[in-house]
Amino acid sequence: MSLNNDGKSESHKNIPSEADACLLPQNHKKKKKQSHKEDVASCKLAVNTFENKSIMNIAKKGKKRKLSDTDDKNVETNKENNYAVSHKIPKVIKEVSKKQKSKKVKKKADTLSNEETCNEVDIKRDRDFHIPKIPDVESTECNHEEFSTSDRPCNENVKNEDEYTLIDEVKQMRRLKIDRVLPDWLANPVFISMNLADGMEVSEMRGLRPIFKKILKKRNIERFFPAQVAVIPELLASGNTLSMRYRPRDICISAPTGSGKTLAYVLPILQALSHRVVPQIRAVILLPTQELARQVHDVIAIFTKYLKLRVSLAVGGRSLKKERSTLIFKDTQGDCAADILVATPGKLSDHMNYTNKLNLKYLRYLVMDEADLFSSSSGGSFMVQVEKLLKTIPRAVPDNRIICGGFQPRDGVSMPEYYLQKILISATLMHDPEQLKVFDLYQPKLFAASNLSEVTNAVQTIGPYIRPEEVIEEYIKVDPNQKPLVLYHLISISKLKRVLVFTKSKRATHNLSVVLSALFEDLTVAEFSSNKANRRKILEEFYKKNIHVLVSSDAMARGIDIKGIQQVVSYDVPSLQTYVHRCGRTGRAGKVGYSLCMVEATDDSKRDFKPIRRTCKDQLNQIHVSEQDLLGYADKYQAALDILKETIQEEKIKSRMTKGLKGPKGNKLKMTPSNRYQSLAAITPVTSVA
Ligand SMILES: Nc1ncnc2c1ncn2[C@@H]1O[C@H](COP(=O)(O)OP(=O)(O)OP(=O)(O)O)[C@@H](O)[C@H]1O
Repeated sequence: MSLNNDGKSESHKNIPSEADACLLPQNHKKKKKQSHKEDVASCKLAVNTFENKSIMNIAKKGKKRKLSDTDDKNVETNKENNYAVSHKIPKVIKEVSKKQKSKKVKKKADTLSNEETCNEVDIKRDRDFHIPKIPDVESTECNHEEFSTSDRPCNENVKNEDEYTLIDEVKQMRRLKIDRVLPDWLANPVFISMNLADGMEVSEMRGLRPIFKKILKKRNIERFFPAQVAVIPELLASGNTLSMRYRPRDICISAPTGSGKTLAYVLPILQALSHRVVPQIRAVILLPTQELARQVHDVIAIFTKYLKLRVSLAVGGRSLKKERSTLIFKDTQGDCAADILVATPGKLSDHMNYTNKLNLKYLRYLVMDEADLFSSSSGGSFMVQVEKLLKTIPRAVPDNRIICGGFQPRDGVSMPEYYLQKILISATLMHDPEQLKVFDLYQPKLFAASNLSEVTNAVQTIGPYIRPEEVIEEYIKVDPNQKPLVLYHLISISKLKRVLVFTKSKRATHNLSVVLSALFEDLTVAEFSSNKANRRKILEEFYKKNIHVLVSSDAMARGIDIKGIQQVVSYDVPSLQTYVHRCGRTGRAGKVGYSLCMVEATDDSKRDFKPIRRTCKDQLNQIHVSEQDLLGYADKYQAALDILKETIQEEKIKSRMTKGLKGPKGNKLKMTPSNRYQSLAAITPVTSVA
């Protein structure tokens, strides 16, 4: 479309004004007789020539007067504005076309006077038409609510349809690909090497107190891993007393499983807090599960033994009262007894609500390990809660007595009021700014692991989740009916004695552990039970190598650090994110490990496996087990399945007994000696845990 000098469309020159159309019944009648093609064309024009309210009002009032010069100008301007809008509204064009064809409207147009038609159609349009919202409309001057189809152009001279072919243009616009644009901090992370050998001698780490180096040496840690080499100096610098006058930047760490992320944040936090005089909770470390929180608590406790710091644990399964006693001194007026609180989100929430004297005024570090879980639906709402709460807590002005020693703020040196630093960590840290919004990060800095030789594009690098190179990944396609047997066969022939098997549910975990217990004669099989009290015991036995095959739901998929797990089995295909964490339970800290994913020959399983295959294709190999390999186990397998059947029946009886002694048909059972015996038998655990 060509534009004249005034920037106005030339093709509009011949279009009569809306008011003209309304005032000239002859024109309107002629137009009704036009062919369908012309009708559609004029409908397009109608959208282009939508008028403003002032014009409609003229029509409504029926004042048969010629438009003044000013009105002409208004019409022209509106034509332009509406033209710009019509580029973006194919739906409106279609609806208008439909309506124009509608007999109802035509009838009304016939019977009513021209003046009435304008009013009637206008009202009807207002009622019937839903004008879609258009986010990217360029013309802001145009009010969509003013759209009406009553302003159909009546000029027969307008025949050049090509100039108004708008729908195709809109379609083309939709097909345009939108390039992902990340905020600068996400697009340009500090890259960390994937190769754990690229680290640095512990003794060479500048700024780290000798006491930490000594403890590390005692624990046989001679070299720092690359993630630690990158993150420790950054956190040491922001924890430095001289940095206190600036609010520190928030830190995000995205590095593979088993790459030493825990020590990367624990060491600098402990060092920054180690000069304190008065205890106050200055670091809260959040973890998604009890076991993980205990594990991090134990790591911190190794160091606090040698420092004057105190660390408390707040997780499910412990009474609030007991935990309170570790947070607040009893015999004082609510003086804080801890410097660091390691907690699960639920328990922290409980303490925030019910432990009156819990004081987070001095909170300096908020660490969220496995941070991607905190941004998901439930975790996300928890973060919103935490953010709200943190904002309501009156912040204490940094006090060198409490925070650290050595630095005396001089007169005139302004201190930041809000000096909380957030640290987000995960092997599968999200890189979606929308998801990260919930954390309300302040000038964040991202540390992301990648294969440095292949870094070409930051978006590509931090997009797919990175897995340790030491994990050898395999998958196998299996018949669902033979899955336990295939697993038994593979573990038997490999002679592995430290295997962690993941299933998708508690029920599947239980059933599989029953079958594998029946199949293995020389290995001990156990399940990471849904009974939380039992879990600790089972984990300890697995640590001590008294359990050889541990079957678990995804409760153990994240963060759990058990040395020497030889193989991880994904008995059910998980999501890509969970797969990365499951694999990460083996091949930790540079050790070699195996991961096996069992893919059922069903559509669901194959579909779930697609993203894993796509992302891990260069590391993933297929293995096969032939039918003949399994023939020898037929009787054994049948016996194991029978045991499972019996076990399930026994458990049903047991649950009925405990629920109200009901028989198989729902009738109440009398507590006869045989019933009592059955219920007792059902209570006896089926799996043997050494
Ligand atoms: N510099 C080091 N040298 C040797 N071993 C180390 C070093 N740093 C950490 N480790 C050990 O590596 C193991 C894994 O560390 P850590 O649990 O911190 O990994 P992670 O990156 O947090 O893994 P995940 O993502 O699974 O939670 C631990 O047993 C830890 O003691």
